[in-house]
Amino acid sequence: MCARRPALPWGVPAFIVTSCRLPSVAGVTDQLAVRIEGLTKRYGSLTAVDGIDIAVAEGEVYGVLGPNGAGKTTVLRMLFGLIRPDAGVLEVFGRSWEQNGTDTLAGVAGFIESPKFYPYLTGRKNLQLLAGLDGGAARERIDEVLDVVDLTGRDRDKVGGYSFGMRQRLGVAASLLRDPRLLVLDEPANGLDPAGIRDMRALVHRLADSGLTVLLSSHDMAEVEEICDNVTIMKTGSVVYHGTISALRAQAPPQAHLLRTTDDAAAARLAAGAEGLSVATAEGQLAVRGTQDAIDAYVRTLALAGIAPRSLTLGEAPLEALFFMLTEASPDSPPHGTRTDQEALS
Ligand SMILES: Nc1ncnc2c1ncn2[C@@H]1O[C@H](COP(=O)(O)OP(=O)(O)OP(=O)(O)O)[C@@H](O)[C@H]1O
Repeated sequence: MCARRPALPWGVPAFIVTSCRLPSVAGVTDQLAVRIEGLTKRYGSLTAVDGIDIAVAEGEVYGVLGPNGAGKTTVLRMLFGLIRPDAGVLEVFGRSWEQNGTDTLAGVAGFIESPKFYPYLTGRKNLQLLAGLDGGAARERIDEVLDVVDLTGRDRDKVGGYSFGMRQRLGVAASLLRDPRLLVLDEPANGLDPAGIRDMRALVHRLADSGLTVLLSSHDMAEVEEICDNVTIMKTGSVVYHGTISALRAQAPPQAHLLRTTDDAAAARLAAGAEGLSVATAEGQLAVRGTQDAIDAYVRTLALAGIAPRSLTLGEAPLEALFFMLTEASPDSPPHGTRTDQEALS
């Protein structure tokens, strides 16, 4: 029987959750890896998670995206059984905490926030300790998981000398010891430098290619765009978008060029009526959107009118701009929990 390991003082086992392969049962593979419906968690008067739905299919990489405080970690904590929902359905491979207790997490591994290891032991020794706690075949998988996370050459170095990114990857290795079907990662690239981010994204790609289902949280649209198939975007506990990345991309506004001139007010007036062009004032500069031909023509018009461009730079990537539109607080926003995908995107 699979059981969640008791929390130990040094941290890791509180985060890494047991996994043992369920015997294959006809129909199991048709099930969702994760089914969440109407999931709600309140802390006093604060609704941290407000009746959200998420469906993660087996084999996909699913992102839960949102700014700080959106409720992402709270969702993952409920999945791991670290906190109880106030309402809603939460099933993992068709099992629930109410019906199945700790067996709910059979086949699931991952960590919340950052994994912790004995810094004065090598990466390999830390994995050996964890494998020893697990028993079974975990010990035989150490070389394989070190290879998957690209730590083979550093496995005999002390973890205290590892970069933050290497410790994150060792956390993934520790999760993989249990040969999971679902890997759950809470902001795995958070705090990593650009090389660490690149390595972590490449690792998630490799894991997905091997058929593992991955559910990860992130506050980085670019990360989710690069590695996820589907995404749920959360804002203050509610879902403001869920669907495929490609559908989201189709809704994104065209990328803006940010323009400063010697006379922005006159430049904005000159744009009025120009075909294929929209110009809006944004944070002390002009956000110019349109086809390349329209923008070229506009810049020529400015010059003929005696207005000199002082700078012309590319604005946020389209999906990033859409993410901010969906998740940034606005005084006119309806109370959270009342905004639908369509309303949010229209
Ligand atoms: N134990 C708790 N007691 C009270 N409020 C909490 C508790 N845990 C979380 N919250 C609140 O619930 C909301 C959602 O928090 P959560 O940590 O899930 O957000 P998040 O999207 O993971 O953000 P971050 O990226 O900053 O971790 C926040 O307003 C947070 O302050």
